[in-house]
Amino acid sequence: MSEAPRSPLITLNAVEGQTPKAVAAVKPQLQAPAPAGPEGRSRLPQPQTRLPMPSTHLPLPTRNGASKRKQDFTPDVQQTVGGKKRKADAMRGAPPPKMPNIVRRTASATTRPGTRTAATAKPAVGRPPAASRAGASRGAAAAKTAAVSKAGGMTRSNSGSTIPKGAPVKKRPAWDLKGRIEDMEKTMRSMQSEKEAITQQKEEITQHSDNIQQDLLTLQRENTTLRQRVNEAEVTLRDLQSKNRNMEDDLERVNRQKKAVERERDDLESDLQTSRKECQGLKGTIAQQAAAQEGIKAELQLRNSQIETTNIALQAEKGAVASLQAELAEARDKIAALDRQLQQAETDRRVLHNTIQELKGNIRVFARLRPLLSPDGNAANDGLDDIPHFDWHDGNILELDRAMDGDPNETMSGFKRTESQKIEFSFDRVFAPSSSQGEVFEEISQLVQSALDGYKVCIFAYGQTGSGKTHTMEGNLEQGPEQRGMIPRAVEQVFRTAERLRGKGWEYKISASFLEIYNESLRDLLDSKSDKKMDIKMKDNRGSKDNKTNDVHVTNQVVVDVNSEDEVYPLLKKANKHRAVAATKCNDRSSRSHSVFQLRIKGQNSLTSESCAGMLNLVDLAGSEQVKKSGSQGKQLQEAQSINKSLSNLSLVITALSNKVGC
Ligand SMILES: Nc1ncnc2c1ncn2[C@@H]1O[C@H](COP(=O)(O)OP(=O)(O)OP(=O)(O)O)[C@@H](O)[C@H]1O
Repeated sequence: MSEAPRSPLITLNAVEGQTPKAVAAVKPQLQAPAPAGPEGRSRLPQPQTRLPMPSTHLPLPTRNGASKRKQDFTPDVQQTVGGKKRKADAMRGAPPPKMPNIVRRTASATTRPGTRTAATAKPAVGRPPAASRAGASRGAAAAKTAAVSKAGGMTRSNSGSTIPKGAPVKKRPAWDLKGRIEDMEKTMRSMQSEKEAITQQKEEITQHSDNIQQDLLTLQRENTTLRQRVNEAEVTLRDLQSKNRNMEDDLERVNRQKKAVERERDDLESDLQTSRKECQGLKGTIAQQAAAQEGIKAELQLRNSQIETTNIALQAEKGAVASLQAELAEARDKIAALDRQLQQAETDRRVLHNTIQELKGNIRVFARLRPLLSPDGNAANDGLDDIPHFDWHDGNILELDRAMDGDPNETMSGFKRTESQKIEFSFDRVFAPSSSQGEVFEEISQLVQSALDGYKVCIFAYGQTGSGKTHTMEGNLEQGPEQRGMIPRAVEQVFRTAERLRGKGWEYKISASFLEIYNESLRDLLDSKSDKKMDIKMKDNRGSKDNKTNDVHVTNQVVVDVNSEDEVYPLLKKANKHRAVAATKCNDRSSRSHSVFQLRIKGQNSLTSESCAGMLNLVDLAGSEQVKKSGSQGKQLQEAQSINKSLSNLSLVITALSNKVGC
């Protein structure tokens, strides 16, 4: 608790410590005759029944306030007790001022040690205490007594006689008994009168004591009232303190807000500075833009004039465009009619093409002569077509001369020698040793087209070992595009033709497979790791809308959908790799096995609602040989027997097909 609440407490203590005797101590001050005012009234404070009460509207309890209140009281105390000098004395705990004997004695007996002078003098503020009021007459009596004692001017001698003060003391001689008796009688009378005065004073004091008792009761009641007020004041003080704390909290919060606002203000000022700089930059930019705008305006006017000129020309062009659009619509109608004619022509072409192929023969045999090879295995460049005992002419006639070595009765073909030295063979086409892969494929390509038209086409390469079957079917991709064989060229043609026919409404789905037949057992060249058993079976296509004929079907065969020729080449490489691995295990196996590359081609025409399902088989047969001549034995004999058996059956099938048996 700060010093603030002391002020009312000091006032209370002053009242509490003010005993009747203490109150009496101020009485002589009150006894002084008050000078009459202008109106003739006494200046003395009028007696009041109530002591000064602390106002409930106290000033804020500050240290200064408490000090001020103390100062307010103190001068009065000093004035009351005995002047300015007494103020210092009272503060130092100096004894009270001299008063008439009776009064001083009473005050010293009743004032407690340490009781503050200011406290005892407090009631002098504003108005005299009740005790002072009540005892005014009594104080006068006490003063009167003292006055009597002084006024008498009598000094008691050691002998007990009373002699006038200041008078020369005349000692009576011992023998003057009468004089001494007279002195003693005078003394007796004086003492009697003094006794009466004392008795009277005692009565007055008794009366004064009663009055003081009453004043004390009054003061106690007032004290109780004051206590209540003090309590109320304390409650008020606590409320005020609480409010003060709240206000301090509010003040602190406001200060924080103020700091935040100041920071924000600083930020804003910083932003403002930045904005000003940007503004300066923008002003410069605007000035440049304005200059540029003027240039643009001038250019815009120029352009507008050009646009007007262009608009005029455009109107003229629009007229021309309208007539052109009419012509275009007419041309489109013509194109649509031509497209319809083209579609019909395509349909007719397919029919005619395949009619031609049938007329050419469903089974055609071409002969290709392999050039003589140099010792390093490459074809001899010089005299490419100069092969002894062979002759060819008219594009389809092949003549064999008699054998130079061996049985004179047997020709190179194994037939018995006739009278003539030459034997003629007729083929659908004979390719000279100098014929390129492209020339051979040119003949083949017509059959590839038939596969796209929905026919089943099968191209075999047949011949003895080393005659050039694999060279013809696969070629050598590493030696350049010219050396590509029938398989890559056929693949290329299939996809290019399919792409070309897309414009005529045809959509093709093409899939590829590659298998090998060795010793009459099947092996998938696209899945060499598979151990699944592969069998050749007939597939019943009676329920198919595209292909009503039965197909040869190989079980567990990998069939890969291909959308371009680039997707086919990796399959060919994969198959070659698998064949090469097998060749290391089985000596020169490639020439002892048949390989079958198959393309399944399904077409659908959304414009004509036509559909087709063709197939292109490109077969590289195993090399044929005469077992009797080659002298094969053991495994090679078994391989040769299997090859010859399959080739024999193949010849039976081809013969049957050529005779249209079962077709
Ligand atoms: N028309 C040709 N022009 C140049 N070289 C050829 C021609 N035909 C074949 N050859 C070469 O002859 C060799 C044998 O050809 P190829 O391997 O194709 O015979 P093959 O009939 O497949 O033999 P096999 O039956 O043993 O498989 C190869 O080196 C090949 O390059």
